Amino acid sequence: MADTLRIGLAGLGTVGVGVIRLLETNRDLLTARAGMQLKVTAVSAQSRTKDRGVDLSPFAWVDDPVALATRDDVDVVVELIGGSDGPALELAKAALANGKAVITANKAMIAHHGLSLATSAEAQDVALKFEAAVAGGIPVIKGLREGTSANQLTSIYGILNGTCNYILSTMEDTGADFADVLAEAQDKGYAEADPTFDIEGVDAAHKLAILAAIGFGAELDFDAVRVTGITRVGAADIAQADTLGFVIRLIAQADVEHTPGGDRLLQRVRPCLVSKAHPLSGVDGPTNAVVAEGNFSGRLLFQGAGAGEGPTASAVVADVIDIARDEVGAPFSIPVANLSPMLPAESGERTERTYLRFTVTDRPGVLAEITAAMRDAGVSIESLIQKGRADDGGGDVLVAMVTHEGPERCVRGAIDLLEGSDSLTAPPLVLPILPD
Ligand SMILES: NC(=O)C1=CN([C@@H]2O[C@H](COP(=O)(O)OP(=O)(O)OC[C@H]3O[C@@H](n4cnc5c(N)ncnc54)[C@H](O)[C@@H]3O)[C@@H](O)[C@H]2O)C=CC1
Ligand SMILES: N[C@@H](CC=O)C(=O)O
Ligand code: NA
Repeated sequence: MADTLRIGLAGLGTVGVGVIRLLETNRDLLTARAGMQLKVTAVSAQSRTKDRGVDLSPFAWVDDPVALATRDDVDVVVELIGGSDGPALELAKAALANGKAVITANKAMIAHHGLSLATSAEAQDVALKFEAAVAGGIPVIKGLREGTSANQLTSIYGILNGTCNYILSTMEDTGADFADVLAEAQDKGYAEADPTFDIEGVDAAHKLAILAAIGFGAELDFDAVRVTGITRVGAADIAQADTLGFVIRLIAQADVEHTPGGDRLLQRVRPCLVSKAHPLSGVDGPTNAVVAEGNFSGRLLFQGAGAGEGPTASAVVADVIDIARDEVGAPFSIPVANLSPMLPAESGERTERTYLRFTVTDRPGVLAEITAAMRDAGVSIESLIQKGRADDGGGDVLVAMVTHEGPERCVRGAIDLLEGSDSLTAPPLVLPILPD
């Protein structure tokens, strides 16, 4: 057996630099645990001269990251560039085709191309590992692949985007503006290169699709994830939710419906009201948390840092150790050929409680119009708050309500009935309430 595992590292940003620091800081314990030295031999990034606070002189520099795939001094390629396509994908494909193991933190690439990359890895009998791609430092992929492998999972849900969680919980704690808190999250290295992926829920959707494939043995289907981001959640909603005993969190949820026509997969990402009594309500800052419900294990909660240099590097290097130990395994837990194709599930008949916020013109009859739409659509109102003038002083008022549990299609029906009403000065905000 070789005494060194040689790493070609592509991308020297937040995560890449974290990997170099971790390999240096924990060198002796890593050698003991991996059974060999873990050594970066070659690196690639956009700027060769940028000061990153780490010494790059021991490593060969490669301008084109794809060249790492064919170097004789590289056994494992670690891809930390990002982006679903482009150089990251080219590198991963070329490395697998050359029989080199690939480790990546790139959920966008895995969500879009995970099945074809895994097929190639399986054909070459090399590892494709992506623990850092989902929930950063939390070993949730390992947890689902190995820890819950004896169970039929009934549901997987949780908080999968550190940037959104940082924004929502900081707005809640400090009353700060959305844009200011997003800028802080970017400064701290949590956000994606394009932060709209975070705040529009796309990043959480990438991660959910990966977890659903592993947890349910389903063919990965990112396009079927229904996604709503957090950009329409305002300070007033956070305050209303607080008054009602809730916090607001971006929740990613997946489950499988067993129907006579075959299994169907429901995957969605939505801001939800979470009761202050629910374990996910206390998940603050860039922390992520994933709940998996197994038919024998019961409810499992995985929680920890979902983004940032150290935690993400920790997951990347754990994958490197697995490869050094020759723990290859199928990337999605079972071979790609055995994953089940599942059609997307419909949700209209599913029941939930819902928070609705209307921004309306301050004039008589408006409340009656809204409650009539609720009645006509069969939605039962549990509580209703009308709160003074809107923050912008524009003469609008906010009407917030919580419904009793009822079919989702009824709430959608009520919103449809109000479509085009000149009493509403903005589209209503509809947030489900996460069951306890
Ligand atoms: N930052 C975080 O907390 C987390 C990031 N990730 C994922 O890790 C990956 C890397 O993220 P970050 O380190 O935050 O990104 P970053 O933007 O800080 O770093 C990206 C690196 O890739 C390099 N790069 C870009 N284009 C290149 C090209 N054509 N050739 C060579 N190098 C190129 C850049 O020069 C930079 O060094 C992404 O896939 C991201 O989604 C995953 C979990 C957490
Ligand atoms: N942008 C992501 C980084 C980790 O995946 C996040 O905010 O969670
Ligand atoms: Na992880």
